[in-house]
Amino acid sequence: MSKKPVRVAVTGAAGQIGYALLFRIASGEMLGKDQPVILQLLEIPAEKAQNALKGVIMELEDCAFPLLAGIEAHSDPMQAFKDTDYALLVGARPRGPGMERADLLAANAQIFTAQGKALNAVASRNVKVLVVGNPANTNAYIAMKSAPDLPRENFTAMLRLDHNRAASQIAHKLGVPVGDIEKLAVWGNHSPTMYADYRFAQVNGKPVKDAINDQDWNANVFLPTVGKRGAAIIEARGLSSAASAANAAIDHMHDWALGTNGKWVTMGIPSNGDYGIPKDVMFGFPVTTEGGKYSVVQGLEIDAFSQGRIDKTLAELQGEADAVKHLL
Ligand SMILES: NC(=O)c1ccc[n+]([C@@H]2O[C@H](COP(=O)([O-])OP(=O)(O)OC[C@H]3O[C@@H](n4cnc5c(N)ncnc54)[C@H](O)[C@@H]3O)[C@@H](O)[C@H]2O)c1
Ligand SMILES: O=C(O)C[C@H](O)C(=O)O
Repeated sequence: MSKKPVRVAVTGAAGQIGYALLFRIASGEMLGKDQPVILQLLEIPAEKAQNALKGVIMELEDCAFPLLAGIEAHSDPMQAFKDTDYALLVGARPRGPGMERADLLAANAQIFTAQGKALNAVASRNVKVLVVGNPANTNAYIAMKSAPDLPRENFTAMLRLDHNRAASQIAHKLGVPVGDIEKLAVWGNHSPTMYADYRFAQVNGKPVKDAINDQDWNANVFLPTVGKRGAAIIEARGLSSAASAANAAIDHMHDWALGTNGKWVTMGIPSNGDYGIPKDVMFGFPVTTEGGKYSVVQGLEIDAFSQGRIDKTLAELQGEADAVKHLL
């Protein structure tokens, strides 16, 4: 018997990430090739955005995806999030050249108070929320704090793009396929302070650290390359990453919903106090997932270099949380 459709809300649906994301959700790449979906798409009420959304919907229809059980277009989050099982909060202003993601806080924060409240009021009580819109960790924190009736662990931020970028850089350095890299972690904020950590990583069962054996490359090439990759893409494209961001969102939701089989992935999640990160800070942690739940990988040793990096990214997140205190 075929499965009951699940409801997937996507905000910013007519934007560039939306365009790279929706077709893959509708084809089953996110929730499985046997899982029908109803798309609940949200855009701002402006005529131009709503017209663009109509065009995207026409294209979705023209793909004749067998798993696409319905499409709705909305301009009000209270309708877009009604009974939704999954919510991908993408809609927000992207940064341009010369900006940091934190510069978007003032422009984007209020979107996430309003959307957190709407999720709180009308979404499924089991909704899984992924915040992509930048600054992603703090926006996810705002949405979580604005939704006191939903479990806090249902709110997550996207660090998966950083995780995938780090894996790719290591694979390149070692001249191996990226799929051979395992047990990578990215700690902290989706910003240049993030700490991509390959101390525990393995390549075909052997330690990556030994294979690279170059702390200078780690500190002066790898970490800046991964941390500033978003800016490098903006510089090259004139626009921020879209297809790779959509891909990371698919990976994040896929793994959260369907499990990682013991594989480590990175998710931005509200801290439970693990590794000394204060409760509720929306922090990138290495996790495994099973049965729709994630668990932080425990017992990793944090050396002095790593502690310094973790402290720095934590301080940045605490500063961002301070800057939005008045909204919560
Ligand atoms: N976390 C990550 O790894 C990551 C990666 C890439 C991009 N991003 C961020 O994702 C966001 C979207 O990027 P994009 O390139 O798709 O931008 P875009 O400008 O192409 O699209 C954003 C869309 O969101 C819509 N929108 C704005 N406010 C909205 C609201 N309140 N409700 C619903 N829709 C709304 C806009 O009308 C627009 O169509 C940006 O903030 C960007 O910085 C995050
Ligand atoms: O860098 C940006 O502003 C977009 C996104 O967060 C990215 O990392 O590519």
